[in-house]
Amino acid sequence: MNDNTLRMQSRNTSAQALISNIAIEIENLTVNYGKNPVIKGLSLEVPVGSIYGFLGANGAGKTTTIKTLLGFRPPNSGRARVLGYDVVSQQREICRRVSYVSETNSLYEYLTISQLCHLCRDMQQHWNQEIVNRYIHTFELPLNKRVKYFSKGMKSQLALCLALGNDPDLLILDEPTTGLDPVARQVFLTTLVSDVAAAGKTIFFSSHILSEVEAIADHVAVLHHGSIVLNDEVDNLREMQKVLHLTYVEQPPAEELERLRRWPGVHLFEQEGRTVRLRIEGDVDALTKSIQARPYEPRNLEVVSVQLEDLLIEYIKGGGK
Ligand SMILES: Nc1ncnc2c1ncn2[C@@H]1O[C@H](COP(=O)(O)OP(=O)(O)OP(=O)(O)O)[C@@H](O)[C@H]1O
Repeated sequence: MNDNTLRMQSRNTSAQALISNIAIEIENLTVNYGKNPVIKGLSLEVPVGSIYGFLGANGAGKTTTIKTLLGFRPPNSGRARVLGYDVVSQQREICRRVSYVSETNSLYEYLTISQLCHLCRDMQQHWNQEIVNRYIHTFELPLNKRVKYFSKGMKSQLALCLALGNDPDLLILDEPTTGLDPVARQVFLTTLVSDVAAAGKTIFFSSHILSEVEAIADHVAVLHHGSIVLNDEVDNLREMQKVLHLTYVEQPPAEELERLRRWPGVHLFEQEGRTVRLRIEGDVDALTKSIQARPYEPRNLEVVSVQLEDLLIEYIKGGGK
């Protein structure tokens, strides 16, 4: 098979990804380190054009998943496709169309930015120096200083500039803003939203900084011990999860409390004396009507939206149970 045939095939495969509207497709993926399963039956679909936040506690398996998506770590079972390319058999194609920025960016430290750009231009088929120049200017990075003299934050900024120079269809970022000061972080995030996402590209990023996830992500998935425990559009999460605050005249009997605890969709039940707090997903109206029709009708019933950050913390620390 010659290079032209391969290019034709790869364009077709990538086009398939765009037609199916799925940038990343993971199906029942399992990845072990030795005998230790780290990713356990993970399934996930990342729509083309989304900004997808990938969350989880330390050691949950985020980096391992990302390494598998980039073809660096083979799955033990299941399969994954990135832009329509299989991560095992089509890693070369994935590397052409996907840019990756990690917390520990391995840049050629003894080179300057100008020298690095020369090197990238020679290596990358889709290199766009104009884009890189624009971002280097935005981040005010010095062109002629060796990278080894850059601060950690400057290296992250440079890694993003170089990643964007490849004009990728998909940007995969593994804790990209670690080490950035608040101003630099804001510039970084604004760049992602206003330039990269606005151009219809997909961004898949892991992060521990929930405020930044809330600020830019339109989808979010939470990984807990190698399995997905939450996966939804951010707007749905904001809409679907509510908290009911109930205040009774006197403490309801145990069977009434048990009934509330067991109501379908109740994720969290807290009771202290005459007050009950329920976090519920789904049909809040049905529950409130049912509560109001009970002989132990509360004196006060209040429905409030869950703070997204609180919800995410709950899933990150305990799988949402
Ligand atoms: N090379 C390796 N050999 C053996 N075990 C590993 C290796 N790399 C990671 N692990 C283990 O796999 C699990 C998942 O690690 P991973 O780095 O994917 O987690 P993570 O979610 O990215 O964590 P963090 O948020 O701390 O970066 C951890 O238990 C880790 O100890």
